[in-house]
Amino acid sequence: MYTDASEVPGPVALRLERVSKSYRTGNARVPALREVSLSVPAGTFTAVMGPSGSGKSTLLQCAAGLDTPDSGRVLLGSTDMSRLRRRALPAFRRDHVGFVFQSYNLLPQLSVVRNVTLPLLLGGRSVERDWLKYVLEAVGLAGLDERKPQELSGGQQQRAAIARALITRPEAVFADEPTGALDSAAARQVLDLLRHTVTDLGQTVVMVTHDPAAACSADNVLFLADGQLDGSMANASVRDITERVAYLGER
Ligand SMILES: Nc1ncnc2c1ncn2[C@@H]1O[C@H](COP(=O)(O)OP(=O)(O)OP(=O)(O)O)[C@@H](O)[C@H]1O
Repeated sequence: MYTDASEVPGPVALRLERVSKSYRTGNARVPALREVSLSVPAGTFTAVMGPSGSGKSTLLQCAAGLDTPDSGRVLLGSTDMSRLRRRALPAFRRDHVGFVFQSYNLLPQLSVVRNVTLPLLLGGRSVERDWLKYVLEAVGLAGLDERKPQELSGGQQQRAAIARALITRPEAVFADEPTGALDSAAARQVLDLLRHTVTDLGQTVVMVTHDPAAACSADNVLFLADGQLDGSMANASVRDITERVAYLGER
């Protein structure tokens, strides 16, 4: 794991610098992230693991600009998102960030192709036909593009959501438990697809998961415990990850 961007050999896609975030519940503040610093090299696949409540989703939301840290900086490519005005953030996110949710979040009234191209439409950008065709083929949905989401399996819906995340050629794709609602065969297809976007398209992917079998598709696994980073593993096996997760926060 790189905590300092100067250690990363190539371009850096994402940088968090001493990011802290807490939530107010009643009169108390619950710390969710505590001074987290990390750098994600461009064109790599990173998994984030940790016990329930360790801050994984908060980390992903802050990294993707869906939430704002209390302190610290988040840089996506060369843009310091913490310096963007609140009103500029949604447009920046739409054009530069891909997000994949556990529950797909496709619009039921729109066909696959309209769901996939929606971020371009909303951004006033034209659809590059060749790129759209390539993306739909890459996710295995060629020929199904006029179907509505409810006419697809869960795995197909998630692959449509991944196509939607890729269509803008974002700086990074963030995925929060993307295989959490899928059976193991569909989950494997989604993980292979994410791997393919990294290896063959040079995409940067950051994925939160509870599942060591999913995490081992990643190049690097980051471990969170109690809102802080607690080490990482590169090219780890399912067994290595499972053992590490069992002892999280105990070192
Ligand atoms: N909207 C919120 N209001 C209050 N507390 C919150 C809120 N969101 C998260 N928290 C708290 O912040 C901490 C981190 O939560 P977060 O959802 O990031 O953890 P997580 O590792 O993703 O958990 P899980 O694996 O269960 O999804 C937890 O203590 C959680 O209860």
